[in-house]
Amino acid sequence: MSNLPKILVTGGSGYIGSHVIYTLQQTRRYKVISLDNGHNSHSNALDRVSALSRSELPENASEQEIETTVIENHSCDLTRRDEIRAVFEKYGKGGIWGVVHIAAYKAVGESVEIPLTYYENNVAATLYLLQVMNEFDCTRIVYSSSATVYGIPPTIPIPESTRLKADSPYGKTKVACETMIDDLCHCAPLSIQLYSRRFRRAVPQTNKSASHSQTPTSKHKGVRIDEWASKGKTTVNQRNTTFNSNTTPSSAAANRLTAAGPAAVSPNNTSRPRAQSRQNHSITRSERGEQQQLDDEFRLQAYLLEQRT
Ligand SMILES: O=c1ccn([C@@H]2O[C@H](COP(=O)(O)OP(=O)(O)O[C@H]3O[C@H](CO)[C@@H](O)[C@H](O)[C@H]3O)[C@@H](O)[C@H]2O)c(=O)[nH]1
Repeated sequence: MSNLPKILVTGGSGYIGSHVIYTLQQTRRYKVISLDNGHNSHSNALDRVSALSRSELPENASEQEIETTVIENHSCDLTRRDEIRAVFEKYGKGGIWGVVHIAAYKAVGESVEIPLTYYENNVAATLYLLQVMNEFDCTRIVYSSSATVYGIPPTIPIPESTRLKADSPYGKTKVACETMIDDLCHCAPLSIQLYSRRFRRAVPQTNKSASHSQTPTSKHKGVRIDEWASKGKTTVNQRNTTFNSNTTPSSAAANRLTAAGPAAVSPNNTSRPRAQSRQNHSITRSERGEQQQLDDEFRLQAYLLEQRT
């Protein structure tokens, strides 16, 4: 096994996850482990990300640099603590350097219909993940939250100081997870390192879906992504970043994604959420410029995490 620090990305085959992995690979300093149950994605997205990263290596790339382009992919149900534990056991205590937790159910409308499923999948799963991280001395986490934690915000762009007032079960699961992780930071102020990001997606009006019912209208040219970071009780970094509408995750997604395959879950099954059309989150060379700003964000996060080690 390589000596590279290992970063586990949950929801690695999904839209944000595949971009995070690509960005991590561009640093050529990490070994990426993806954990995804395929609910809303195809694992071949990871193959494409790997291939792209490999194609960008210099001719004289070292073995270690080549190794950074290889993704270890695990299929895992995050609502099963034993399944999460099995993945961590493979790498041993301290074997996973940090976690980027992205996997979640994310359809606002659907969360109103089956709230308990959302609480189980988003909140219980996050609890189990944190418990297993604790068992294996893994203390770094980047949490993918959502701007739905603000409900209907009084102003846009949304200042980070805006009160949290989620009005959907989905948004409330994100508030619950942020709260849980924040409490953990307070109880172990010197050891837990956290970044939480509240993503807000922009999609064209014609492309609205239940999961994006909180997206800004087209008159909002900029999309604010508020981020806060804390080490224990201390907020160590606070920034606001405005992405213009050409560089938002969803506008890049609109170009990138091709619907592939049937929904993973039968619509008749009301206890499990419907997969949004399962998508191929492949990244192509021509799209790299579009996501540069997003990449820089994640690079900065990885850098900040390292500085605080
Ligand atoms: O229990 C689950 C649920 C989902 N997934 C996977 O997680 C990924 C989620 O990706 P996608 O559905 O493309 O969603 P993103 O747009 O990447 O959504 C992310 O971005 C949201 C903010 O917009 C966050 O709130 C969510 O946590 C996060 O899933 C997919 O690959 C799913 O297969 C799992 O592995 N396990």
